[in-house]
Amino acid sequence: MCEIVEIYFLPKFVLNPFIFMKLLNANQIKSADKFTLEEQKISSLQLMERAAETAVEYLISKIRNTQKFCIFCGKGNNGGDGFAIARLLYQKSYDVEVFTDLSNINFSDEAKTNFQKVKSISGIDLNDFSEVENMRFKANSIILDCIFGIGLNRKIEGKIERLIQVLNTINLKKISIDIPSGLLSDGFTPNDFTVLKADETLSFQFWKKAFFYPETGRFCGKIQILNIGISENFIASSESTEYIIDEHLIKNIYQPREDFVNKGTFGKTVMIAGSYGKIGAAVLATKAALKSGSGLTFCAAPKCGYNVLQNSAPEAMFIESGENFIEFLDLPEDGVLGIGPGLGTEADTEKVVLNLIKNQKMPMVIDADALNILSKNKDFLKYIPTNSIITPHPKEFERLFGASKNAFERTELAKRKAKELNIFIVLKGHHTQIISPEKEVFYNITGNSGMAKGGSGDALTGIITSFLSQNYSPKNAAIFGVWLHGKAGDFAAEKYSKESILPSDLIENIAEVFKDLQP
Ligand SMILES: NC(=O)C1=CN([C@@H]2O[C@H](COP(=O)(O)OP(=O)(O)OC[C@H]3O[C@@H](n4cnc5c(N)ncnc54)[C@H](O)[C@@H]3O)[C@@H](O)[C@H]2O)[C@H](O)CC1
Ligand SMILES: [K+]
Repeated sequence: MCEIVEIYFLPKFVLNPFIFMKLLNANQIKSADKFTLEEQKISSLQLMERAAETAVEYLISKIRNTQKFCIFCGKGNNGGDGFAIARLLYQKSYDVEVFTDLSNINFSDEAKTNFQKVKSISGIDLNDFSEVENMRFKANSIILDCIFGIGLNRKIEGKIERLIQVLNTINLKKISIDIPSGLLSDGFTPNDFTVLKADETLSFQFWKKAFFYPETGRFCGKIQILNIGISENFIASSESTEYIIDEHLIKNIYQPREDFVNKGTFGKTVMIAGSYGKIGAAVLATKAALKSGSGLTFCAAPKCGYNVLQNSAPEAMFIESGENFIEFLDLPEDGVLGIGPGLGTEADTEKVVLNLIKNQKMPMVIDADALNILSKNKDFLKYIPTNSIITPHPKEFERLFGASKNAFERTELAKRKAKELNIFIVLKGHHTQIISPEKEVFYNITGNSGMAKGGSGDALTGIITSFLSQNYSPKNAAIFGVWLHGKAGDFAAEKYSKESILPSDLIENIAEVFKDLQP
């Protein structure tokens, strides 16, 4: 599964902090390139050189003990990047070997120019793609995949398909330039497509939609975005309803805690959670709410959870709501509600949940068993208060709204449902998406596979409810909550490893994220 670490900036290309990361499609990216050429009065060859220089600078700064770069170049501009990268690496004294389709040299103009330059350097070996079958690669060689970029528009077949199949069997580090060859950048790549399986992807300037979905993201490895100075004016004026949640966006959302405030200023968070055997879920949600700044925090839970909750979260107030599961609710006025973690689906709990959802007017957060109860009572979906936030994982989403053929279609369905029900859908996954009633999609890039453990979602519900009670708008509460949850998980994984982190470690590390956010 892909993992996104950081954006790499050459000092000369520092992105304007007020431009949020928009997700552009391949056509828009091509228009952005063209616009940049005119605005900056440079040729497309110069832009390609800039892209290649940025990639080389990154490679040299990060990669150690590499004996050789084996660079595979296609006929389009992705191949052109590859030829330019080969030349620049060679000039920096790296051992470089280039492979291309020598039997069919109909390169794009920029690729042709860079191919000629490589050809004129006697120190660079130039081979046909077919030679890869008999090659014995030196250990510590790196394969650079510059076969196809965002110009791919159909399945790769014949000689190049064979090449990619062979490369996929070679046990060397593979780095794809811009996007793994064979992957469509803007949507689902059919299962019969042959795609290069990269360990790392160095992508120019823009995230590509394919990076965020499980079926396609699994080919990308670790993703690095290389800023190559594409026109900010173009990006700012481009139409897109999809965004990447980056630190710029978060810094715009985050409201630092002001002086002269009291506990009432930060709202009342009420977690409705827990049943016999699942009191831990209530504890995690409540602690996460406390740790993310809630002024007054309540937990409505059955009596069997009283001791555990009071011991583990003494700052929160207990509201007894049944014996072993929730049977009734007597909630404080003006509380912002988060309902679902560990509730179970007992008949009495079901009645309480449905009745609450039907009568609640203020936006609330609905998760886990509360969603399962809704999926058994779909007529109640229409009663979810406007602007509420639901946080399903893919299975819960499917139970609520039906199956989709793939994750891309699931997002389209979620957009329709968010609009129809006038709610925010937090679709949980490796890259959690927040989908607004206006059909916007915000992709999260924090978090790691160590968080795929029971209890992680309970913490998220607590965080988002806490932000909602602190007067963040529902959209900002969902975006900030999802981002902070992932970031806290990243801090925790750094300390304890992905294997060992627990949702409670994540909650402990919320503090590190807030420390980091201070202006
Ligand atoms: N993003 C940037 O700012 C920059 C990107 N650069 C690089 O340019 C490529 C995109 O280049 P393009 O020539 O448009 O596309 P490709 O290299 O992917 O090649 C397309 C080429 O191949 C044909 N084709 C498409 N699919 C197939 C197929 N399955 N089999 C055979 N042939 C196929 C298609 O018709 C075209 O002829 C981008 O990814 C970056 O790497 C710039 O260098 C700098 C700025
Ligand atoms: K590529």
